[in-house]
Amino acid sequence: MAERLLVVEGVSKRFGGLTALEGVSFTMREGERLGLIGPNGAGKTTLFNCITGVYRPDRGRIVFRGTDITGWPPHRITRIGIARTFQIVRPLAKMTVLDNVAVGALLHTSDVDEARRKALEVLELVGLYEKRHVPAQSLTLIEKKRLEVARALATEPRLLLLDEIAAGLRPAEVDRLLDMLFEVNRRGVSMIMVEHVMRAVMNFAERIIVLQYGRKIAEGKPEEVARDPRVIDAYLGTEE
Ligand SMILES: Nc1ncnc2c1ncn2[C@@H]1O[C@H](COP(=O)(O)OP(=O)(O)OP(=O)(O)O)[C@@H](O)[C@H]1O
Repeated sequence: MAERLLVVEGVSKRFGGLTALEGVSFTMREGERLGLIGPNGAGKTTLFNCITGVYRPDRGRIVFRGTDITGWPPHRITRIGIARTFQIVRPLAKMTVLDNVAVGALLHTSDVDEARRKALEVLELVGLYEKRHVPAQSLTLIEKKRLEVARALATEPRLLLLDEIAAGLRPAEVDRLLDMLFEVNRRGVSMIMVEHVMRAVMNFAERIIVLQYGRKIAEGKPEEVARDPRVIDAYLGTEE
């Protein structure tokens, strides 16, 4: 059996009287592409924030490659191999594309030239090598999304969390972005994709987890989840 990359066990998180996550459990194997979906407010971002150390779960455990990382601070979690992209892309606007990525690579080295070399490798992989010398603010939206992935990859993650990476892109752009992500995955990076663009997550993920009101209501292959009555109800029963 493939090694377990991530184990999320009974994770709960409350904000005052609001239960954002309630006993969420799932496991992920090394190399897997997992989708995380659910209506607005279902708890997807909160789960990402628990995994990346932004929030400490009130209950439950998060184990990454055999190490219990529950409650670790974000920088330590990045260092052990978990990176994320953000829904709102906010590169350092005036800095070049190359230096935006090199900042991430400085996690593992204090040598700026080495960080730049690593950044160039990553830029090649995400298809932004030609743009390496332009300021980040001059990139188009899809290029900024590629940059966001590059910045995360520069920290050399084993697990990459993608937060609504397809939002705002045209269908053809989504396809190109997915091609790039498949290539990153082939090179050994596992991924969890939080996504409202169903076509993207259904095409990308091997397995999908569905949250509603902080609870896991379904889990399975994309085609199974898509015809699950609980999932259909969850989406029809909420105003999007
Ligand atoms: N820092 C916070 N303080 C108070 N409530 C919060 C906080 N973060 C999230 N919540 C609440 O927790 C619930 C889950 O929110 P979360 O952002 O995780 O959902 P989501 O599934 O990511 O939604 P969306 O698809 O709209 O991004 C929501 O009701 C939200 O208002």
